[in-house]
Amino acid sequence: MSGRTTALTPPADAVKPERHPDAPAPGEIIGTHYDRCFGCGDGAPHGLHLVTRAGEGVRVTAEFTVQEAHQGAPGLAHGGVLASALDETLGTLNWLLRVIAVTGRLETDFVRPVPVGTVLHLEAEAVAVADRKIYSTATGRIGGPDGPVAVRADALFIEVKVDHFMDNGRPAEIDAALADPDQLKVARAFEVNP
Ligand SMILES: CCCCC/C=C\C/C=C\C/C=C\C/C=C/CCCC(=O)SCCNC(=O)CCNC(=O)[C@H](O)C(C)(C)COP(=O)(O)OP(=O)(O)OC[C@H]1O[C@@H](n2cnc3c(N)ncnc32)[C@H](O)[C@@H]1OP(=O)(O)O
Repeated sequence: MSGRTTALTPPADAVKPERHPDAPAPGEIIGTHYDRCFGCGDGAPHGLHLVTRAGEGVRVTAEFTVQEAHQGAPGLAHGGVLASALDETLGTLNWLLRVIAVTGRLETDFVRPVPVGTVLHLEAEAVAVADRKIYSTATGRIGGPDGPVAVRADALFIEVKVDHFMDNGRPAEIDAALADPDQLKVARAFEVNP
């Protein structure tokens, strides 16, 4: 059973999200937006190292292999780690819209336990946009991309200006991110609705 809160039901005036013309082509890997991101960064030793690909429309797929550092119960993935994997996958959708947004609400159903060593096959789609609010949904399957659903989530992302990060982040990390020689990554981290 899944009892979604009304906050995750798009309002009547919501519209279908539109893929940005410059969004990565379907099948293309969407690289990390920040090296030290727990979800996708190469520089986060215990992170998820999620690899995400653009899909058709406003959809992405991602894979994440559960490591020993991700346990909650012995040999099983921690629920918060699985929620992080869903959050990261959902967050990447906003790059296809070319909108900077943060998670406002994330509702997660844990349907099956996920053992260490499992590859979680994630799929996410942005389903509606209303002003600054982006409604999206995701599933995580085990045993293959068509395997049984182990986790699923609905989310509400809120569009923000780049100032959100400038005003709230620690200066040391912001300066280091801005100095990244990979200018595409810097653009992804700090660009506002090009
Ligand atoms: C160092 C460099 C790195 C920087 C990276 C920068 C960018 C990244 C670029 C690309 C990203 C690519 C991939 C991303 C992958 C990552 C995924 C992870 C994403 C996260 O993990 S991100 C961290 C967790 N996240 C937060 O850290 C948010 C904390 N929070 C706030 O900062 C504020 O809370 C905020 C901004 C959310 C809203 O504040 P606000 O003042 O701007 O707006 P306001 O409150 O007016 O809300 C406007 C309308 O949204 C509704 N609304 C708001 N919140 C709601 C809620 N919770 N539930 C239901 N409805 C909600 C209101 O009801 C109103 O609705 P209405 O318009 O209908 O009245």
